[in-house]
Amino acid sequence: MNSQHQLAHTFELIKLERQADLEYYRQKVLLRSLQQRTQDGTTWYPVKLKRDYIGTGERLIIEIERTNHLEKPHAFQSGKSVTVFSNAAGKPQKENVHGVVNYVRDNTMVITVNGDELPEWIYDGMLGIDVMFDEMSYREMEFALKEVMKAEDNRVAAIREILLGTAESEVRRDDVPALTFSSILNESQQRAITKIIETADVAFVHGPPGTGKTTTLVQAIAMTIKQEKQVLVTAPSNAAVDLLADKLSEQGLNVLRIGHPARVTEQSLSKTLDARIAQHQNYGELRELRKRMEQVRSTALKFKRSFGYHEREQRKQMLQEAKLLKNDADMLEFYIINDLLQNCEAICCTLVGSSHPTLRGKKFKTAFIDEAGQALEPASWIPILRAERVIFAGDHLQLPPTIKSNEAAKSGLAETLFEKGIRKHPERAAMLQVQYRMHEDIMQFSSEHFYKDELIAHDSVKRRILAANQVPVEFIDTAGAGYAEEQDPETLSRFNKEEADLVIRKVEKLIQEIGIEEWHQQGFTMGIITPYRAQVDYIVKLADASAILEPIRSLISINTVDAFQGQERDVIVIGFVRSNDKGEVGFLGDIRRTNVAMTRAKKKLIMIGDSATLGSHPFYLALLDFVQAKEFYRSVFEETF
Ligand SMILES: Nc1ncnc2c1ncn2[C@@H]1O[C@H](COP(=O)(O)OP(=O)(O)OP(=O)(O)O)[C@@H](O)[C@H]1O
Repeated sequence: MNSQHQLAHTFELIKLERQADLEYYRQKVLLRSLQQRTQDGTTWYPVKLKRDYIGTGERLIIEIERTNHLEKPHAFQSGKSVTVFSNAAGKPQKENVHGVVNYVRDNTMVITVNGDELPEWIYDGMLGIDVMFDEMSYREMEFALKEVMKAEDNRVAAIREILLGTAESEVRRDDVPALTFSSILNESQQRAITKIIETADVAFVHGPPGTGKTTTLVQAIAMTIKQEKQVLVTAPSNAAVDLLADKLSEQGLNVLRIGHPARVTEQSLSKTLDARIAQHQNYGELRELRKRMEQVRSTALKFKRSFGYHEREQRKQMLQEAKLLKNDADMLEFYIINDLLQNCEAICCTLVGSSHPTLRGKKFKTAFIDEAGQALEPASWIPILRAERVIFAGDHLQLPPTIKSNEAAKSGLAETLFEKGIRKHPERAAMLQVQYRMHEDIMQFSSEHFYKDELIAHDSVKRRILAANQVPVEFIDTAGAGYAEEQDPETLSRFNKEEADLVIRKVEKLIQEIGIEEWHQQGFTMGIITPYRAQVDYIVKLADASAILEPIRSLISINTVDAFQGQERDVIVIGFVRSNDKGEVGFLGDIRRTNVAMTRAKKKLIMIGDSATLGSHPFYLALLDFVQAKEFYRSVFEETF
């Protein structure tokens, strides 16, 4: 398939994904009655308006309160798009107020409203709030794909042909200066930066777990800014963008965070466009203009119910004056934004955020895409449209992007542009090799299986163990013990009660071996990871009921692997759950998830599973061979509690 066919195919897949996402939304929200939605937590009803005020960047904020104190979980969280409606009789639906959730605490929700006016009905009560479908991301992704397809004789077309077509990557730019590196960078990190600086079009930084991908990227961005003055820095999630924005600021760089203030962390808020406008030297003037405009307009609106000729004329004039004042304010704001855009060094936003109207027409020499192994291809094209060169960083051997449509995932949407590019141009990729997290025995299997055995454990971690009486890796085999997986009939999620019991007993034993005092003092952290939601819930119940775990319960997190991506713990315990006589491993077959789970551990990794079931899959068979060869293997019958 040539590049055009591939893009047309991807276009169809993203349409499928949008449909699946919308269908999910329809089932969960649109097709349900108000009562059902309230029960399910996709609607808060009834709510009342507590107050409305102007927040950061002159945005209108409303604070609402839920009046029936439901303690059930709900779908509202910071960053979600929502709509406020009135259920009062005769209220036209079209007038709903849209906004984005800033935060939710107990029964209170704070929302930044789109637009600068509230309708009168909002003060009349009978209000409710619905979660909304995120149409904007799909629109931007589809738009970007079309632009990439249309591109001819320009940088976008060149990059398209390199990433999807048959074009070669130009090896080296001719204007590269001699590089001097920060002394903290190791050799493979320096090689990656050299590749980034040298490339004329694309480069890939492959960062396996704990290898300092962020550290490397931040240095590379700082060095690129020295040459190019300004760069675009993106990632698929707000959390990843905030992390990078913070690290770049720590390097003393002038960072501008483009994004809805409701969606960025408290720490990044001061770098947002809204906040930076408020810090600008001309902001006082802008504020004054807006205040006057507001005064004139609200006086004009007071005439609303008078119908005399004079009042009508006066009102018209005042509204005209308000309009002129608004024009002045908009012009001044435009000037301030341009000033900020021109003078900052790193513009940081999500992939979809790089389509923000303030960046319209703006071009960059280089765009960086971090966490590119989790970025949907159509979203990755959005920042590429603005750049001459693109640098991807990520690890395609950890978690892939989340996709709702199975069909789209299977037909290719699960493959990222990063993965496609790195396969086509391995010579443009640099893998970071030294990891600063895991004991070498914890690292070894992952390294052999996923990273061509090229990972090296840094001296500071390679022999680090929890305590003298502890080995770094254990595999406890439950085969033959009669454990059986079960399935929740409603959610279809799986669980295995006997295995959950064993996980808790093993954890209790470990804590007793170390000693609770010692554990506390060292503040050892632990993660219990299991692939199924139902098993997570069951283990949480057992852990909460354990008297032994009680004093250090706050140091133990229990969750599915997705919640641990990018994180690390001193101890990781994995319960594989699957135990059946058909040898079915289900979605444990996505071995990248297991790679992520295993590589979160710093000093100790305990795996618990049924070799009779797991062994039917080649990856787990290799894992069993490995633990046996290294004498990390033990049958559950040998365990004493
Ligand atoms: N050259 C280096 N020398 C010493 N320590 C380093 C070096 N590079 C990175 N580190 C350390 O390794 C740890 C991981 O670094 P960083 O957060 O940059 O990794 P990462 O690859 O982004 O992590 P992740 O696994 O979450 O992708 C940090 O504690 C960092 O200080």
